[in-house]
Amino acid sequence: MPAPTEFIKYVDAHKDAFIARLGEAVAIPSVSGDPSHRQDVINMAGFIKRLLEPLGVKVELKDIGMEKQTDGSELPLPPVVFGVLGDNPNKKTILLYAHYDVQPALVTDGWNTDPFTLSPDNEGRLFGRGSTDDKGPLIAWINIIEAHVKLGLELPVNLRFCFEGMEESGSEGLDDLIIREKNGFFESCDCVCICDNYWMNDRTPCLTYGVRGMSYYRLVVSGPARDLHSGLFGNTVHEPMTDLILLMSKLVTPNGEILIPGLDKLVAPLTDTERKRYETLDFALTDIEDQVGAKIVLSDDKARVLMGRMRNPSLSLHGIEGAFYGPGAKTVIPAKVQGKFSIRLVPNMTPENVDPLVVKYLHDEFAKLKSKNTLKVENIHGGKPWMADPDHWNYRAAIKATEKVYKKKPDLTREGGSIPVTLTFADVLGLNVLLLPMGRGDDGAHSTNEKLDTYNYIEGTKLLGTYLHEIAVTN
Ligand SMILES: C[C@H](N)C(=O)N[C@@H](Cc1c[nH]cn1)C(=O)O
Ligand SMILES: [Zn+2]
Ligand SMILES: [Zn+2]
Repeated sequence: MPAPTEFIKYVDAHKDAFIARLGEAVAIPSVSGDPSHRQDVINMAGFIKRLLEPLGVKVELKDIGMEKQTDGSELPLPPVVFGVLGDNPNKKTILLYAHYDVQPALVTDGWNTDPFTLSPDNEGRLFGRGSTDDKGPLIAWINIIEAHVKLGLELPVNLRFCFEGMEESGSEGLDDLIIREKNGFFESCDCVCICDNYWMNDRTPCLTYGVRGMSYYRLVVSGPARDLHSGLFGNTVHEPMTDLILLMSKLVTPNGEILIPGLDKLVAPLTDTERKRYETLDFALTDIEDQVGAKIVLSDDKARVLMGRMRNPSLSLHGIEGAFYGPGAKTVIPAKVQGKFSIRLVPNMTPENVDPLVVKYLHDEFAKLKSKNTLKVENIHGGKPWMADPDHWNYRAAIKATEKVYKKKPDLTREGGSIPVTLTFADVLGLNVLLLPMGRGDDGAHSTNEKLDTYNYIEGTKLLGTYLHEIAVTN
């Protein structure tokens, strides 16, 4: 069943209003990883509720408890927005997931515009934190409902919305809620659609049937009771930063090879058929170069590069808390430093089988330093990898919708990023999960100058709406 022409026309006619609505969403700095923005994250949930209720969606803000901070204090977790639209037993029920929190962003990181003011340029790019990850897609679902309500068009499916506010910080509290509501809110759901990842390039739409998991670590080295003067105490005491830098340098080579023994043995073996799949995807090394803005790809072998993103683990060093990083030349020996790194997990890795290997390796390496400082290794948050069977009516409907809107067959991809809840939806609810992305590979999610192209926002809105119509008639 094609999406009614009136719907497509409505989306085109309301482009400016839809952009303005995305602008209102971007203006709420809902940074889940920054305690000082927690109220903004909570306000974002209220904003969504106020948009959904006038459209006839029954909304409940589900309290999921408190988050413990490193200093022992507690912060309220942002509520999960549950929404119900339609209860017709003759229609399929589609569960739509998106997240309303965003990564941190400061102008001083290198943004050309204020990250929390949606700023269009003359090429139709909409710059702003969360524009592509994941406020654009979330607002698109609301635009779709609005179009149907205003046009008096009946939706061909029942909908359940599950919008969370902690995805960028490990989705704390969400798994427990899903387990509790398995036979309640989620009972009638037939499949899941998540719009929270990206095409591989700027040309070819894709459907995604896998995400990597993640284990995020904090490596704490401490020694002196306070910060020290390097002139007085350099070459006199064991320096935490020196120990930490050495340990962090032992995790991964500049070629991306992970140095922790045993991790490679956990990775599911590669078959010839699988390797061939990477060779046929519409992807060129220049796509990566364009996305990162430099010619720094690890290999000339296209399949090797794609597998590095989609089916092999990666280890990235993110930062050092407690280190001197400001302008000037402060001659300090920091007393306590925390190195942050994460490992993207692939089948058959899990935080449970990876953690002991990481912890043992780091303690063994630390022992070799014969330092009198102390080391603590902590897993801050984690999630398992996930893969779905794309031979399912959920994917067939999305393929048909993509061909109708973009006049192109979508690529079938695996996502390098992580969306922890995918596996929970699949395992706990026993549902097929589809990732149907809106944005492009060069959107700069998590980066400075994150953007969503107006074209992707508008055509993506048509795609998601068309998918709802196709799914109603696809077996
Ligand atoms: C792919 C998704 N849009 C995303 O960005 N996920 C994050 C999830 C995360 C986990 N810890 C911190 N963030 C990601 O892949 O980094
Ligand atoms: Zn996201
Ligand atoms: Zn993200």
